[in-house]
Parts: sequence; structure tokens; C-alpha cells
Amino acid sequence: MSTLVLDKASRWFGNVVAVNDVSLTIGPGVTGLLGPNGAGKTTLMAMMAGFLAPSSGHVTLDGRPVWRNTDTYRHVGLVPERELSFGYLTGRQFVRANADLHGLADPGAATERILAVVDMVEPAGRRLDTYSKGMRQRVKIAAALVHDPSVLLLDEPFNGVDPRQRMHLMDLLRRLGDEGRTVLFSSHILEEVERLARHIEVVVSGRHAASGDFGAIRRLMTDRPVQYAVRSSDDRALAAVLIAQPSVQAVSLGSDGLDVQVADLGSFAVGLPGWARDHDLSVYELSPSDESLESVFAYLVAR
Ligand SMILES: Nc1ncnc2c1ncn2[C@@H]1O[C@H](COP(=O)(O)OP(=O)(O)OP(=O)(O)O)[C@@H](O)[C@H]1O
Repeated sequence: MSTLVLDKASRWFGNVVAVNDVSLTIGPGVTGLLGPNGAGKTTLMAMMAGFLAPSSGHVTLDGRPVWRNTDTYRHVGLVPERELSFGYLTGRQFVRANADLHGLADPGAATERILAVVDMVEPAGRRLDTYSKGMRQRVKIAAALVHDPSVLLLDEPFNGVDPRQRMHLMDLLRRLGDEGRTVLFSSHILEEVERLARHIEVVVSGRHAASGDFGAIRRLMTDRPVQYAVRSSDDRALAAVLIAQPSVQAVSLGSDGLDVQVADLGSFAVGLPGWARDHDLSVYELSPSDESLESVFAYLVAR
């Protein structure tokens, strides 16, 4: 069982601050690292894996610094987002090369064992450039696990993977977490993280924005002010009804409907049909007008 701790860790590249004063603890089980593109997820993982020095602060694994500590590589496996560039190797040769690099006592046996774990024994004799995206991900995971590390870090492992293979990969990560490994995967998709992670860490613009189980993160994201576009049988009459609701902060009447600013997304969406019905009005359309993940994250950061 292993625990990774970041203590006020920052990393900058010239003027760009990729990771800004982040403190968090990642323990056994599956944790999701959620954040929009450019949030600093890759940089965080590279620091956790001992591939990048923090510019300030500390990253430790079970109390020992990971940077400049070769022991780290025995305990951590990293599955990078970038594609495999050795398409001419077979899956087996690729995993075996990693087993050899780790200097394992019996690299052949370790290779076969881990190919079975990721369910890639049968296609292991084929070249990597003939694999589907999901198969390439599984081989990358096998390569990262061949030395049996207690920590597995995966950068956007589900990107571009079809839904069936995604389920397969999720099962695999769940199993690895249940075995007591510390599994951290990054994603910019809340639903993906919710389905798999017991615990979620949210990063935005290099900062640690939130932390908790998916219920807590989901609540943070729904209990926030949002803008809705509403079209109804009588927009002016509906505007008068809505402005009387405590959860509605502002209503403006435009040529193609209402723009409604609400204090909390959950109660407005639940209440609207009833309020309209009570006044013999029909709602034709209700759509959030700023539902981008970036706006959700911006709210989390500004809290
Ligand atoms: N080697 C580098 N040199 C300069 N800037 C960098 C470097 N690596 C990362 N950055 C910058 O740091 C910020 C965070 O990048 P990072 O790749 O860690 O984010 P991310 O959350 O993984 O995003 P993505 O999902 O798009 O990869 C970005 O602004 C990026 O441009």
C-alpha cells in the first residue's frame, strides 16, 4: 500500500506556471484527477512519477522524495498520454523491453503474467500498429505494470477509446484499485471520473480546486449559478412568474425567448415545470447557455 503526497508543489516553465502550490494526498484505490485541458494534470503526474522536479514544494511517496530517488521507479508505473512510437514491435516485445529495462529476475515470466492481467495474451504476437486504440492502451498499462508497482498513474487513459473498450479498461483499473494499488487517472470528463473513481481531485489552471467523493463534486457543480435559455408559450408571462422565485436572480426577455440567471441549477430545473403549469404556461425548451466545462471549473476556482 502506497501513499503519494504533494506538499505545496509548484512547477513552472519560464513564465508559465503549470502547477501552482498544490497540496494533496493520493492513497490506495482509484482516484480521478479531473480538470480541463491545460490544467496541469500531465505536469502533476510527471512530478509524481519522479520524471520532473518540482520548482518548489515537495512530492513524496510513503514519506520519501520521488525526485532523484531511483527507488521511485520500482514502485511507480506511468502510462503516458502520448501514443506508442514503436509500431513495428509486437505487444509482447514492447512489454518485454520494459521488463528488461527494470532488470527483473525473470522478465519473460513477468511479461506473460501481465499480458494475462490486461487480457492481451492472444493479440500479443501482433505488431502494435495493428492494434485498436483500446488495445494499445492495455499494452501501455501492461508495460507500466510489468514490475508490479504499487502506484499506477494514467494520463487520460480513456481518450479516443471506444465505449466497449472503455468499460473493459474501467474494469481493469477498478480491479487494480481493489487489489490495494494506488491508481490515479486523469480526465477532463466528469461522467468518466464519476463512474470509476471513489475519490476525485479537481485541478484548474494549475491550482487544486476541489476534493471529495463524486457526490460532493457533483453537488459543487450543480449548486452553482447558471444561465438558462427558456422558450415557452408566453415568454413575457413566464418572466413574471420566474422573477418571483427565490432561486431566480435575473430574467431578460429577448426575441427568441428568455435568458434566466439562476442561483442554483438543481432546484430551478426541478421547479420550472410546476411553476409554468400553475399559470397555464407550456415550456418548449430549457437549455443551459453556459454549460461548458470551463465555466464550471472557473466557478470552482473562484469560490
Ligand atoms: N515543457 C513545457 N514547457 C512550457 N510549458 C509547458 C510545458 N509543459 C506544460 N506546459 C504548460 O503548462 C500548462 C499545464 O500543462 P499540462 O500538460 O500539465 O496540462 P494538462 O492538464 O495535462 O492538459 P492536457 O490535458 O491538455 O494535456 C499548460 O499551459 C502548458 O502549456
